[in-house]
Amino acid sequence: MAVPVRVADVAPVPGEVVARYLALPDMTCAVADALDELGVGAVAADVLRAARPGARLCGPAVTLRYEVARHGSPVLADRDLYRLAPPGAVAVIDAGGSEYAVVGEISAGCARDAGVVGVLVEGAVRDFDALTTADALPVWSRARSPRNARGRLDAAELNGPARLGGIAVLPGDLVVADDNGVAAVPADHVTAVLRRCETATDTV
Ligand SMILES: O=C([O-])CC(=O)C(=O)O
Ligand SMILES: [Mg+2]
Repeated sequence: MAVPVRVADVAPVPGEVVARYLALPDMTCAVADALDELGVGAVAADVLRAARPGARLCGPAVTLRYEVARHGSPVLADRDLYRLAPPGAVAVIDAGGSEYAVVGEISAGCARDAGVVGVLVEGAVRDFDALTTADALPVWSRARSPRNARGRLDAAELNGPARLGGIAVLPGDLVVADDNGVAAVPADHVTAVLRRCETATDTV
């Protein structure tokens, strides 16, 4: 059965804007302060951890939400998600905190091949050795697990609302992540948040 797709298109964010976000010192802290000032967006503390500490990520979100399988033919849809992603997108996979790994070495490789710049998982990943190599695609997750999700989780929706580290992420939100945490900037506030970050006088 086809997985419902809520929003067909997530627009790419100009590379110059992404580069300016990534150049911010303590990026997610600066973004969190700007979101507070503007009263928009959402920030998650470090409940999601980077497989490779020191990794930094910025890009528009494409989303996939899983539910616990309730019928005989559940499907995984990480590859479908990557196919929906514009170049430079961040894949947000909401597995509801499940202990079953929804991303591993092969999935991360498919993401990279599709032009995805990083994967954030509300749940578990596996193949940790491969995910921690210096050239690996940046991946964040709540947990690690050797057990795969096949037959256990079922794709419920592509590019609908997702939960990530306790916050809501919408497709098209600009997602930033580093060792401090994760923040979601609404698409229509990407420029205003960046401007505030670059002109903030307080040290973060
Ligand atoms: O096979 C799976 O379900 C996940 C995995 O290990 C991979 O993507 O390499
Ligand atoms: Mg694997």
